[in-house]
Amino acid sequence: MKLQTVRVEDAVGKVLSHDITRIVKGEFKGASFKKGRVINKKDIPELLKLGKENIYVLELEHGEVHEDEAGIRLGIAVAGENTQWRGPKESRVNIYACCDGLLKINVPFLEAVNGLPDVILSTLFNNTVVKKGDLLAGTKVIPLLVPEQTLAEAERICREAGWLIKVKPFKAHKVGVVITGNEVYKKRIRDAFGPVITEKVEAFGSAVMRIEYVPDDRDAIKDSICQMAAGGAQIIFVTGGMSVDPDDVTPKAIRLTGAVVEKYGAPALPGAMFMLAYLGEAPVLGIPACGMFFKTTIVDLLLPRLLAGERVHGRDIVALAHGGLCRLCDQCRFPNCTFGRGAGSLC
Ligand SMILES: Nc1nc2c(c(=O)[nH]1)N[C@H]1C(S)=C(S)[C@@H](COP(=O)(O)OP(=O)(O)OC[C@H]3O[C@@H](n4cnc5c(N)ncnc54)[C@H](O)[C@@H]3O)O[C@H]1N2
Ligand code: MOO
Repeated sequence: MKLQTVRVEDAVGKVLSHDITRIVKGEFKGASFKKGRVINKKDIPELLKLGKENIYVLELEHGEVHEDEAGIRLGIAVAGENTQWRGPKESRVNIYACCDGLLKINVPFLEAVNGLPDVILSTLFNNTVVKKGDLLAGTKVIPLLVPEQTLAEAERICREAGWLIKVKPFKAHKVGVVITGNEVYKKRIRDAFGPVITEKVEAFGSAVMRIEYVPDDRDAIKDSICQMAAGGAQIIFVTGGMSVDPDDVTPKAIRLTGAVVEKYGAPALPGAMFMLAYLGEAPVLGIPACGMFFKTTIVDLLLPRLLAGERVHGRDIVALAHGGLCRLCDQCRFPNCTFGRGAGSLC
C-alpha cells in the first residue's frame, strides 16, 4: 500500500487515507468522509465545497483488498440458505434470517475462518430458534487492507464446508400425545401435561392431532403409541411414568412398540429421565413429570430440532451435558441464557 497525494477531481475510485472532518458555524460536526472510504463521483463536489484541493489516498497494490470489498466477499461466502447479508459499514457485514426457523452454524468451519489472520466472524449459538429478520452473525476484517490470499482462503474454507450459516424452517408436523398415569386416567386429578405440550408444539406452527389418556399399564401405553403412529402422528409424546416407581412403565412400553431407543437418561436438568426413541421415522419422546412442572426443560432443547426435520441421535443428547444445567432463575429468560448451549458443538 502506498500513500499518495491526488487532486480531488482525480480521486474517484481511490481510498481515503484519513478522516475529513467538518466545522459548521464554529461547531465540530465530525467526520464527513471517513478513513478507508472509496471516493465516488458524487463525493467530489462535497469535497470541493469543504475547500479541499488535494487529498491523501492509499493506493492498493497488487494482491491487496480494501476492507469494504473484503467484508462483502466474506458476507457472500458465509451467508447460506434462508439468510441474507447486508453492509458493509467499516467493512462489517451482518447476516440476517430470511425466515423463522432453527439457526445452524457449522462450528468447526466457523473456527477455521476465525483462525485466519485479520478475519472475524461472530455468530449466535448453533441450534438457536430465530425469527425472520433476526441478526445471526457479523463478519469483518481488522485492517484497512487485507491480502487477497487471506480472503481466498476464507472463501475456500466456506466452499469446503458446503455451508457455514443457514436457517432451517420449521415444518408443520402432526403430533400425538399419550398421557399416562392411573390418577389422570381415572380422573382423580386433572391433566396438566396436555396443555403444556400443546402450547409448545403450536409455538412452532405444528398441531396436536390427538391426546389419549391411558392407565399405568405397559400394554395399554404400547398400543396407544402404535395407534398414534398408524393414525399418522409424525411425533409422539408419551408423558409421565418415566422414573423408578413400580408403576413407572413408560420406558418399557416405548421399547415394547419396537421403537429403536436413541437414549434413556439425558444430561439435562430438568429432563434427566427423558427418553428418545424412533418408531420407524417417528420420534417417540418419553417426557418425565418435570416437563410439566418446569417452564423450560429438555423438551425446549430438542423439539425445535425435531420440528425442523432433524434426526436427533443419542450423541446429540450426550452433547447437551455441557450447559445442560438450568439455573432455574426466578424469571426465566430462556433462550437468552446458558441452558442447552453446549449442544452448539454438533451441527
Ligand atoms: N426415587 C426416585 N424418584 C424420582 C427420581 C429418581 O431418579 N429416583 N427422579 C425424579 C425425576 S428427575 C423426575 S423428572 C420425576 C419423573 O417422574 P415421572 O415421569 O415418573 O412422573 P410420575 O411419577 O408419573 O408423576 C409425578 C407427579 O406428577 C403428577 N402427574 C403426572 N402426570 C400428570 C398429568 N398428566 N397431569 C397432572 N399431574 C401429573 C403425578 O400425579 C405425580 O404427582 O421423578 C422423580 N422421582
Ligand atoms: O427428569 Mo427430572 O429432571 O431431572 O426433573
